[in-house]
Amino acid sequence: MTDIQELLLSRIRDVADHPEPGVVFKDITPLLADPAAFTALTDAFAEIATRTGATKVVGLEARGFILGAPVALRAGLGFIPVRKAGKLPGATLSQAYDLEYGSAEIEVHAEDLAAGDRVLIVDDVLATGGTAEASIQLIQRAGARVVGVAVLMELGFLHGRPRLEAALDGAPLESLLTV
Ligand SMILES: O=P(O)(O)OC[C@H]1O[C@H](OP(=O)(O)OP(=O)(O)O)[C@H](O)[C@@H]1O
Ligand SMILES: Nc1ncnc2[nH]cnc12
Repeated sequence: MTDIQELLLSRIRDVADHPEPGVVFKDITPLLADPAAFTALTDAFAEIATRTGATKVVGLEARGFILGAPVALRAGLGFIPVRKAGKLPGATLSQAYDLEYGSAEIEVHAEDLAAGDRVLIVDDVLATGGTAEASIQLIQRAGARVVGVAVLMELGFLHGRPRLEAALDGAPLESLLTV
């Protein structure tokens, strides 16, 4: 494990039985409170944005907003929010999905993405992959291309990576940490 991976891992707190029994919740608030760790994470994601030739960064509500916005600025790119249903005021595209604990629906402003856009999706945790898969579908339906998915932590035992393989169509899934 690299020094940066050790730093990031040390700032993620396991919370048993949240938000429901049996789930070990990966809490990133200690990482957000540590500027050295937050900067290291932002730099690592920004390098992925540059390497994949991304033209836009999409962040997934809510933790993907916190992580994705500084990545977009660091990489010199625009930031596009994918929000939970009912929050965006303009014309939207919607996608329903299941995640590790429950189900939800996400939306993007249709006008925010277009053919020719190369999107890096940023989020904190890849668990079952339901959220990431729905966001890939949403971005593709908006006419844009997903050039990568970047997550802080992948929960390997929930098999999100194989689930995303078809939707990614060769684009990389970059996880900084795998448990
Ligand atoms: O791979 P999956 O099983 O889909 O789970 C991963 C998603 O779950 C969490 O978001 P959540 O919907 O809890 O939203 P939040 O960031 O608003 O807490 C996390 O931030 C990912 O977006
Ligand atoms: N175990 C977990 N911890 C944090 N976020 C999650 N999203 C889905 N599963 C999660």
